Amino acid sequence: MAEPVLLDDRPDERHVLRRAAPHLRPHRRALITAVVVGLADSAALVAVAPLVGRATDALDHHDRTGLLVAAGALVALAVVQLGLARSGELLLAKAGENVVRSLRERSVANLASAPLRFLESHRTGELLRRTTGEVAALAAFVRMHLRNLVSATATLVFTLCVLFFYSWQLALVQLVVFVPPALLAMRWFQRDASAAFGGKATAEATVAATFTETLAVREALQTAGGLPGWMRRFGRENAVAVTAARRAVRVENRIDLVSLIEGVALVALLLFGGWQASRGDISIGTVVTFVLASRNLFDSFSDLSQLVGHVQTARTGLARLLDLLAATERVKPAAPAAGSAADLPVRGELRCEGVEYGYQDGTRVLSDVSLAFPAGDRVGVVGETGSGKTTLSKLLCGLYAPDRGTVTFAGADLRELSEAELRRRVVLVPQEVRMVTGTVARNLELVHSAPDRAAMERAVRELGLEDWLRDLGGLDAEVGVRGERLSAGERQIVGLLRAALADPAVLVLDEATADIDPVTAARLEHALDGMSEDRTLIVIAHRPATIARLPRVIRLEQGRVAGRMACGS
Ligand SMILES: Nc1ncnc2c1ncn2[C@@H]1O[C@H](COP(=O)(O)OP(=O)(O)OP(=O)(O)O)[C@@H](O)[C@H]1O
Repeated sequence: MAEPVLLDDRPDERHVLRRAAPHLRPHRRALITAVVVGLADSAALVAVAPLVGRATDALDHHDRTGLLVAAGALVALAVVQLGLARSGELLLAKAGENVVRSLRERSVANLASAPLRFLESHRTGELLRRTTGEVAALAAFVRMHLRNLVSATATLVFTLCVLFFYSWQLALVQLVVFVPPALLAMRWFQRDASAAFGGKATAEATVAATFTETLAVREALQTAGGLPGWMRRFGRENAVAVTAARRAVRVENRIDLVSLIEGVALVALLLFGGWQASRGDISIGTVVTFVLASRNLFDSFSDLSQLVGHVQTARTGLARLLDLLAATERVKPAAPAAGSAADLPVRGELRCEGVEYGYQDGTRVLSDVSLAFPAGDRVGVVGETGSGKTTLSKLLCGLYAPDRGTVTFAGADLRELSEAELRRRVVLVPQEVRMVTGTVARNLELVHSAPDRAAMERAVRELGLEDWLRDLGGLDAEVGVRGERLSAGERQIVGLLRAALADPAVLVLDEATADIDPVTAARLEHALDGMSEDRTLIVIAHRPATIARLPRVIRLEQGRVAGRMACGS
């Protein structure tokens, strides 16, 4: 069995920005402009403290001109800073939103084209959480915190430059009293942040996955009485999620210690600065500059410490999203060689040779299956439940790639055909036809040929389904949430219509096992006759009536071809 590529529960968070670089590159100009404007905004903010210091010294020395110049500069700075702050915020939000939008599009596109084996190896809720939850968390970070992150970092660096420029002794006192204890508090936070936030994200993903499955199997749970047991399981997972969330909050609270350290540092600054000023080593204005600049220092440090939690959440989300992108890139079918389908005939023989296949739990489902379906063949595949019929149908359509052996159409390996070429050759109508919420027409649009209404009406006529569609309410009839207003047989009729619109050389129909009323069954059979005039028809047959109508039948037993027989007309 080929090893399936799996998502990592706790993907590596190191160098996450470097790994995200290819996704940032297309937006680099906008990002750089936004960051430069953000830096100018911070520089303007930091310049306020020295200007107030200047004004204080001018006042102290009764220098009216100096006072007026400093006051004028302060007013000008306030106006410039207002403009910079607003445009910086807008530019950064716009650039960040564009990055998030392209990540969202990429992950959805990758998932949509991911092989079935990859999708089946993961719980739907987990994939949903990565493509919606993590992207939403990133978008929220960009909208609310990215600008603060840039401005707090820049303000911190610029303020340190100002402090050292004015008095390295005072700056040192400030740094020694404030920075080491504050860093220790931060370190304490960071030590457990990754595990706490990662644990929270994983627990939430599990709850989301189980919740999604609850909706999918609600009917079975209610009818079979499994609801209490299922709810107990959900309760356990929910409790784990709550514990993980509490732990994340406790870890986040550790950074509140920084406020206490700030107070101590300000007292130290006033005492030491006042002593130096009284000795005439520095001016009063310098002490004022320091007090104001220290506020900038503390504020930006506190902003950064508040942001650490959000940065960590965004980092975890980004790592999980990059893991999804990397995994889906790895399983992406290789692009077919140029011209590989150019010589491929429209009709041809579908053949599988020595095919083996197994799911990820290690069981071999198909062994050494070799079958040939010449163009125009009409054949049924029968076998007991679990004998591998559905698996074979997915292999014949290229939805699964065999672990060993080949499946070819007119001599071309299905793996080497593009999705569009493949769907023009082989189409599967599965046992359970998936539908989207909306109208019949909306559901028929889901084929590669992008059919218009005239094409849909033509297909309905060709399959003799006019009465059925009229009774339903026409192409604009609503089918309910994911098609729940239609019976399993009617959903298969929609599947057949889709297949007719795709116009494939080979149609593989996995007959619905759910009870189909005789009228719908007759409609399906009639429609099938309408479809299969000049194309190959392979039916995974469950109904005796269907088997009787087919000229030959292949029997599968425990994943092997156990017999071929001619029957029917
Ligand atoms: N997605 C999957 N993951 C793991 N095992 C699977 C998966 N799908 C099918 N199987 C297993 O593969 C085996 C063959 O299943 P398959 O659905 O192909 O049989 P089948 O002959 O079509 O059965 P039925 O007539 O009930 O539809 C079964 O043992 C089944 O449990």
